Amino acid sequence: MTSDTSTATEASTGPVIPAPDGYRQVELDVEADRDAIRDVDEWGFAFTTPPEVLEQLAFPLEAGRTVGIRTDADGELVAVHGSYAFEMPVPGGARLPTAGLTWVAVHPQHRRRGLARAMLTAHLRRTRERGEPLSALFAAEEAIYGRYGYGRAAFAARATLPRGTVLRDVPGADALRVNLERFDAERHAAVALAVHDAVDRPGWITPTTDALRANLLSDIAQWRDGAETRRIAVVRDAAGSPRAFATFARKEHWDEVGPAGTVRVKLSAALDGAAARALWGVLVDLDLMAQVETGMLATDDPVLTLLVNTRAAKVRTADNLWVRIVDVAGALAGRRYAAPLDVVLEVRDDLLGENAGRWALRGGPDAASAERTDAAADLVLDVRDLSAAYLGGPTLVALGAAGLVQELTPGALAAASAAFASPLAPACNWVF
Ligand SMILES: CC(=O)SCCNC(=O)CCNC(=O)[C@H](O)C(C)(C)COP(=O)(O)OP(=O)(O)OC[C@H]1O[C@@H](n2cnc3c(N)ncnc32)[C@H](O)[C@@H]1OP(=O)(O)O
Repeated sequence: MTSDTSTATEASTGPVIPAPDGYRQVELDVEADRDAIRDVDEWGFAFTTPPEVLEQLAFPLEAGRTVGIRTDADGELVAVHGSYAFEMPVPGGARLPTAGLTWVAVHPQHRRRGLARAMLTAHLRRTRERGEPLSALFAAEEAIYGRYGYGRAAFAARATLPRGTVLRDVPGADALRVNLERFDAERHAAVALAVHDAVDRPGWITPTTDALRANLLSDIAQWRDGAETRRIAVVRDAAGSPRAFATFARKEHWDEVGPAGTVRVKLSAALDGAAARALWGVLVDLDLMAQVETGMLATDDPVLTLLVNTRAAKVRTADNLWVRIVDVAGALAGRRYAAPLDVVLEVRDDLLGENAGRWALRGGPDAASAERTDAAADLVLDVRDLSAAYLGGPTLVALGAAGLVQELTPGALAAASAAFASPLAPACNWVF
């Protein structure tokens, strides 16, 4: 079957990577193959982008990090994936090179023939060869990525805050100024992204490229769903330094008894509790609005902690970042540990054999090392579960209680679990 737009031209160059019989996997040319890549993406995700919307979007996939699968028969592109070159904050504050897996799509005509598996195998291999110890993604469906060693490493909350939601007082909040302005990328993008980037939280990826930044802050008229144009609230201290922001749009609505609008927050970040209190205090008190949809928040975001009445806030949680340790030694030595740690992990990894086997992990708050060892294992686990625990979200004790970590040395599980903990819950508040 040929896709609607007949984009079967073979622009891509690059090496051939293993693929199932009848197909070949190749590096794509993000310029010449662009229309074909978009076409497969639209087939995979069941949407059509009108040309006038397309004009407003930057193409974010990166040269040298975009791969697809073509049929041998006619060279039609039928599967794609990309990988963003991110730096992901990990416990202890370092930022480690992380391949952000994205745009994974297989044309429905070619699904369930192993194309995604071929692409994931290539992606993990190429990530390792580039020296990136981690990969991360947002999963379209949760059942897809565990088989490739990705673990559910973070959860995020979304809340619907009724108008007038009462937040606890925070010293210093009243002294901060909150400006409400029309969002203007020229004026506000740098401010917003500087605040976003200054947040110190595991998993808190900030978009690296101009294209990703532009798309994240874009305000596409056709996607507003009846809401106003984008606004921004910026919280500044007495010296004028930005401490928090939220991009948002109000959607007016009147029910039979009066105003019932909704404030939709798209992206927000705050550098301290006073700034968060000042920001959300304004957002929950906008005239004619009945509620605020918060967008994605870390599960321990200050606004949730400041709620006097959590029941009224209708908090929902869902999986957030999925993380895959691609290089056990690099990833484990690259983060810090909340408590002294000296443990031998036996790791199972079917896709990246270099990770499999026993690793002596020693570390603490200031240093860490991970080296191969012949010593007996204290804990046995799959790379998927080590990856789930990596950012300090799901605990090793919880994974052990579920039967996913085997404890061979009594006490080792609790000790490792305490050391892997993060003071702040991991989260990323935008989808890539
Ligand atoms: C990071 C991101 O980009 S998330 C976006 C993922 N993309 C989408 O959801 C778009 C729509 N879906 C698709 O394009 C495809 O169905 C994909 C990419 C999810 C899977 O592609 P396929 O080529 O069909 O997968 P493939 O044949 O390699 O299957 C690999 C395994 O995953 C399983 N699998 C594939 N898709 C799913 C799914 N949606 N739910 C559960 N299991 C799945 C297969 O059953 C198979 O299992 P097995 O290894 O036990 O045999």
